Amino acid sequence: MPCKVVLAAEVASNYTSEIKSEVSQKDTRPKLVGFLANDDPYAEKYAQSSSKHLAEAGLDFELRQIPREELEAALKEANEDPLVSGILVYYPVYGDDRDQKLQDMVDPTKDVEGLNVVYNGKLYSNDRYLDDEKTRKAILPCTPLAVVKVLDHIGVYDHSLPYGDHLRGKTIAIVNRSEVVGRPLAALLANDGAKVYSIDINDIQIFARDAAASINSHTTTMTEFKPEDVIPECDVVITGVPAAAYKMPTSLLKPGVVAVNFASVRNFEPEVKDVASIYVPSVGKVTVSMLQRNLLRLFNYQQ
Ligand SMILES: NC(=O)C1=CN([C@@H]2O[C@H](COP(=O)(O)OP(=O)(O)OC[C@H]3O[C@@H](n4cnc5c(N)ncnc54)[C@H](O)[C@@H]3O)[C@@H](O)[C@H]2O)C=CC1
Ligand SMILES: Nc1nc(=O)c2c([nH]1)NC[C@@H]1CN(c3ccc(C(=O)N[C@@H](CCC(=O)O)C(=O)O)cc3)C=[N+]21
Repeated sequence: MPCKVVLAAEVASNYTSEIKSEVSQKDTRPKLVGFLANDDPYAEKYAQSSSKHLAEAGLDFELRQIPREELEAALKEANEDPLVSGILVYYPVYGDDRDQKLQDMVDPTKDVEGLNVVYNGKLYSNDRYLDDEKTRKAILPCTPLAVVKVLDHIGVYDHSLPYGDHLRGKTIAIVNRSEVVGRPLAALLANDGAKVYSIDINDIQIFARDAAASINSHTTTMTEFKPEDVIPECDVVITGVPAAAYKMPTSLLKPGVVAVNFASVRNFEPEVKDVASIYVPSVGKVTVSMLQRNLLRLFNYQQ
């Protein structure tokens, strides 16, 4: 069976007109401020891509490039500025637990990436709403959400199964466990019923819903597995390793696998197309769509 290459633009186009028409009905333009305090060229690319696509949708975007030592003060100011509807900090800034502190400094009402403790806590405990009446949805981080939308678009989610169980029976590997992408993504997919192997440079953990437990969210288990033990059984393999030298060995992949890469570099070898049924080489454009949706959602909550 030939491999189908699915481009992020195709998935993103599902959201473009919906976003544009919603924006066109607003009296004021929602404004996103992005804080770039690292020298990651890919973060800059993201900033440029966001700027272009937000403008096209009628949304305002301002990039503030500052030294990281000034970030805390700058975030306080933006939190209090009524003209700022949404705030985004490009990560990694320090690349250690100081980044978590920065995530929590963004006011939840302006946190377009849903990385502060309020939304993060809801994500991990599978609590999808902000209020008991379930009128306001919690904000999910843009890239994990983009990967979910990509998987849904290509048919990995089985909507004939009950809500919250759409990934039942699926085994998924995620090679990346960062706090902004890999770990929240593992939790989201496990909360939808998948068995997730969360692979990072140090170890492999299993994220899965525990059928016996009374809670409706997932549990996490440490293993001694190596990638070669688990990749061959995976229906979906998602990569996000920020190193050009890293390649997922094609020989480990199960024939017919769904391969999705969100890293700035290609983590799959070109031969992936000989084995995979579907290959998604990047998701960036869908991330930008989710950023726009989250900004609009926060703007609506603020009104
Ligand atoms: N397309 C998009 O929308 C987005 C893309 N990115 C890109 O994704 C990549 C990752 O970003 P972050 O998660 O923020 O980076 P990070 O540096 O915080 O995390 C990297 C992760 O990869 C793991 N890793 C590194 N080498 C590995 C190896 N040999 N085997 C297994 N795991 C390994 C690390 O343990 C860590 O969990 C970057 O290239 C970034 O630019 C990030 C966010 C959004
Ligand atoms: N807090 C935080 N959240 C992020 O989501 C985040 C981050 N920090 N740090 C940097 C990485 C990188 N990233 C990209 C997202 C989209 C494109 C993107 O739209 N790329 C397009 C266009 C590229 C182009 O045209 O040059 C594409 O892939 O086709 C790129 C890169 C998000 N990141």
